[in-house]
Formats: sequence, C-alpha cells, structure tokens
Amino acid sequence: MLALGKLLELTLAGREPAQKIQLTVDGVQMRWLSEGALEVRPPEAKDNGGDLLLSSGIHGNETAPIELLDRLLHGIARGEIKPRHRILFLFGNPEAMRRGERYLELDVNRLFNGRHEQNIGPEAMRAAELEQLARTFFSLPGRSRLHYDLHTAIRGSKIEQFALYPWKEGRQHSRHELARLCAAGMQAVLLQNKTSITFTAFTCEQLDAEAFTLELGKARPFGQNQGVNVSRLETRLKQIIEGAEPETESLDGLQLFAVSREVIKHSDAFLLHLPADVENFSALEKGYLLAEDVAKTRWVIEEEGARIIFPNPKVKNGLRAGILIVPTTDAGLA
Ligand SMILES: O=C(O)CCC(=O)N[C@@H](CCC(=O)O)C(=O)O
Ligand SMILES: [Zn+2]
Repeated sequence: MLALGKLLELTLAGREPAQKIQLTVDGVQMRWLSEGALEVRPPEAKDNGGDLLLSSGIHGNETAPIELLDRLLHGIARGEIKPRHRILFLFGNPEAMRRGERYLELDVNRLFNGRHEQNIGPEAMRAAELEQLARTFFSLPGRSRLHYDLHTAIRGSKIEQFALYPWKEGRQHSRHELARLCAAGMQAVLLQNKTSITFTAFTCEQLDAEAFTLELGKARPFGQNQGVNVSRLETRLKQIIEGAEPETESLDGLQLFAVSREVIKHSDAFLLHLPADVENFSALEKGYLLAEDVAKTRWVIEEEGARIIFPNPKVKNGLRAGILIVPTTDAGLA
C-alpha cells in the first residue's frame, strides 16, 4: 500500500510523510496537505465532477468513524477502491485523537463560523485550519459539494444511527440527500432551522455544500467498535466515491425531526433533571421540568412529542446542553 494511505498511522504518530504526493497504479493522486489532511484526485478522464469531504476525529475519542475513513483510504491506496470524485479526508483533532479525549481545552465542533476568532489555543487554530482546508477544497466552480462529518455519541440512543442536517438561509432540505442517507443506514434525520457553529454548519452555510453530521453509535476506544455497525454507510460511501451509486428516492422508514429548542447552559448553577444514563431520543412529557439555571430560568416541556438528544450538563457555560426535538414531516423538502 502507498505510504500516504497510512494517514491515520502518520497522524497518531504526529509524523509528516517523507513524500507528500503519491500516485496509485490507476493514476489516482494522493496529496498530504497538513496533519490529518489528505486530498485524493482521480485521473482527469475518470473525474465525474463531484467533491466529497469526509471528516472524523473532530472529537478525538470517537474512533469508529476514524477507523471507517482509515479503511476507505487503505482501499484507495491499494487500488481496490477506484475514485471518480475528488475527496478530502480530514481527521479533525489529532492531539485529542492521540490522547483518546473528546477535546483538550475547547470542543472543536463549537468553533466554526467565526467562533475560532473569539478564542485562543490549539483547537481554535485547528478549527481555522479546517475551515481553510475545506474552503480551498470546495473552491472549484461547477462541481457538486458533499460533506459527511462522522461522529459517535457519548450515550446510548433509542435510534442508533441518525443525521443532523444544517440550515441555510433560502435553501430547502433536499429529499434526494435524505434518500441517500436512508440508503446509507440512517434511521432518522434532524432538520435544523437556524445557524450553528459546527463544522457542517460552516460547510453548508459558507461553502454551499450539502453537509451532514452523522451519528453512528456510541463512542468507544480504538479497536473496540464491534458494536458499531457502519456496513451500510461504508458500502454507500464506496459507491459514492466510485460514482456507482444505485438510484434511490425512497425515504421508507426514515424518521424526520425538527429542532424545537436548544437548551443552553448559562451558568455553573445549571441543573439538568435527567438520569445520567438517559438515552438520546428519550421522550419527555408535557409539563416536565427539564432544567433550571440562574435567575430562576426554567426549561419546562411545552411541546407535544418532545424528545431529547445530546443532553450534557458538563458543557462549558454558553454552550448547548441538549436539543429538544419534535417529529416533523417531509412537507418542506425540495
Ligand atoms: O453525544 C453527544 O452528546 C455529542 C455527540 C456529538 O459529538 N455530536 C455532534 C453533533 C454536531 C451537530 O449538532 O451537528 C456535536 O455535539 O458536536
Ligand atoms: Zn462527536
């Protein structure tokens, strides 16, 4: 296998490759751009005009998605997967990956869309670098732009695999993209309805990509991801990469949710009234007191059919400590 196929090994060892550009037997160019960043270019005659950004390791302890991208890259470096798309592979937070931590000082996935400028430290610099790498990659006109940012969650989930679909002013969520996600094994999609500070919000809003955060199961250390079944996603990603995707417009079995409210932690007095082991997508009754904070702030459930995802009272003040979601329909899809 070409040495550049070992991007994960290089990244975990904190090493730069001796050779920055290599060609596979089929003439696919692999180019190392910076730590944890590698671009793949098919030969011109094979290029079908699509640009695909695949990121993982934005949270360093979410290893199943990192292992998945590593397998795809190995397949390309060995000539087993034959790309017809340009691809940018990104491992988001290399130092956190080396330490097996979600982040060191700041959550990288809260530093996009300008937030890195208001912060200092290695993670703010990394978010700025990731924005620049994505901006350069998605700068070629007339090509389709797709970004999957792969994650696993802190807790178990009543719905194991799901996607979060960012919002962009004036753009409707795409039925075609949802069908693609459904074929890739996603069981639910959360349709966002406002701007955000995550990586996919940035690539969607500023770079005009179709962008998705994918949640694939529960976070485990490297080598312990037997319980995280990414086979349908892996198959679909190979098909997208090779330009051999079966047509589908089916949303059968895909559950759609909308964000009702984000629960923001304002102070150290924030109290979340949920058991520590509560699962994502747990239902909450109308009238339930979900959280309390300074100045008698109370979060009481008013929504019919409310569920909670990503409840986390340990986030830094000012950040999201959970998302309240409600079921929605496909009526607003383009
Ligand atoms: O399990 C959790 O609480 C968080 C899992 C995770 O890292 N999720 C992403 C979702 C990003 C998005 O909102 O698109 C995150 O919180 O950064
Ligand atoms: Zn994550």
